[in-house]
Amino acid sequence: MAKMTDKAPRMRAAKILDRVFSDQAYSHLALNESFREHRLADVDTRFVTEVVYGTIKRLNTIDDVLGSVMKNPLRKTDRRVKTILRMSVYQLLFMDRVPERAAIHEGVELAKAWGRGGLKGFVNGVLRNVARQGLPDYRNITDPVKRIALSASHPEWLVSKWVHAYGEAVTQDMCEANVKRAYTTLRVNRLQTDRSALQAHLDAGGVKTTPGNVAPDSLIVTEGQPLHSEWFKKGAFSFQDESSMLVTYALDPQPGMRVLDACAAPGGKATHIAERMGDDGEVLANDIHFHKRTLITEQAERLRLKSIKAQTDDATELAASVEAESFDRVLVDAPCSGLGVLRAKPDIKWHTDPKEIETLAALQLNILEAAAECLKPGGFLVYSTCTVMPAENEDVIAAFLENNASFELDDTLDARLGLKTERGQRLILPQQYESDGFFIAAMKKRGNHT
Ligand SMILES: C[S@@+](CC[C@H](N)C(=O)[O-])C[C@H]1O[C@@H](n2cnc3c(N)ncnc32)[C@H](O)[C@@H]1O
Repeated sequence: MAKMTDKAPRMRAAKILDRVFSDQAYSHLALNESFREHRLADVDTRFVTEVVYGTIKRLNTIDDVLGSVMKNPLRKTDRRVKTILRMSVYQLLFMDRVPERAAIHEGVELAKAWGRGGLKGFVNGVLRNVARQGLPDYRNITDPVKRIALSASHPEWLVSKWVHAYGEAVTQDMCEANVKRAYTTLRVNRLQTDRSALQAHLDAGGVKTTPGNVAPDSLIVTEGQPLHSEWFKKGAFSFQDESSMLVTYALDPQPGMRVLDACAAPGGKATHIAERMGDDGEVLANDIHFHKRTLITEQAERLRLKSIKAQTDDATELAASVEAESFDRVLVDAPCSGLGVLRAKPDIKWHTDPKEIETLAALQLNILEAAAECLKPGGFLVYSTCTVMPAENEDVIAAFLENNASFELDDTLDARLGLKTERGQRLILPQQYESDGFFIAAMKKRGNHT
């Protein structure tokens, strides 16, 4: 058999995982970078993607299994060997299409090709033991936090917070949903086409889709890759998760309005807002990072939207650049811990420090208070995050309402979302519609629109 090269799919997966585990690289960025460097055949791209995401998603379970067959602790194992073992265990226990013999053999070959030939016997032995033992039955663990953390692979601190907030059954379902595959979802640009025309066009190019579960104008990709479609280049659709799309419906922008998007980059919601307004009015797309401004303007240009104006400012100090009470709608899609998007970005669950949540919550409240000043009386203020964490969601809204008597929760949100809400607030869990975990709150500023 030929020697494994640097470009071989398993070597690629190993190097990406090594960066994620040891340098805290983001998996989706490391994958994109690797594919940009050397393009792979579609089948190999799918394999590398599944091994990388799957190994990260199932890390707790994989490490537990390895711990049970190894004499020395996994943390003392050579860095490369540890990565090889983890990704091989993923293939052995979770990938039906990889035969047991292939997973073990390729793990050993990888050790030889990646400068760890001296440990090939060790790798072979550990993997054979894992294959013999199989996946443990975790159902007998009585502590629910430990049971969920091991069976559905999440850190204990996070499971513990979720069990406390939502109970055991909801947490179990949420963690199981988070280790499933994330589907790509498209948002139709209604200024250029409609959902059935886009679906037919993509279908003709071999990309299969089905209508989304909860957001109008959404399509879920079930087969193929629409990124290189001519219709994407000309702006007929964008990539966006369904939960994220719902935020614009909550905001309810109308043609001719002035809308402030306080934390706008890369522009997913700002462009949706402009589309819903028929590109008539003004969307001020603000973000703190100057380098992200081009992300917004590039999307606006691709979608042929003229009503979006990008601005760079710290949203906690908007009063310096924006006139008070001058916008009909204000959106705060706040920076957050991202714990609702673990299907697509699973490394977040291992890299998040629980202490960061408090810092984020303080920033979120500061941004919300400053952005609220820009809203006209009678206008809607929408706050959203892609996290499932009460401290960053319901608690921020409660603190805001306590300090700002001129705002009230908007209980007409149900009708705009087409979903049941808790008096103007809706938490979407990843197990409900196969979309991201998201929080959306809509508030109204008392007074009449002038
Ligand atoms: C959740 S993302 C926004 C996503 C965007 N709304 C979309 O739909 O594409 C949060 C954004 O907030 C920005 N941000 C963080 N701190 C900020 C601040 N103090 N002021 C303004 N923007 C901030 C980040 O750069 C990031 O782009």
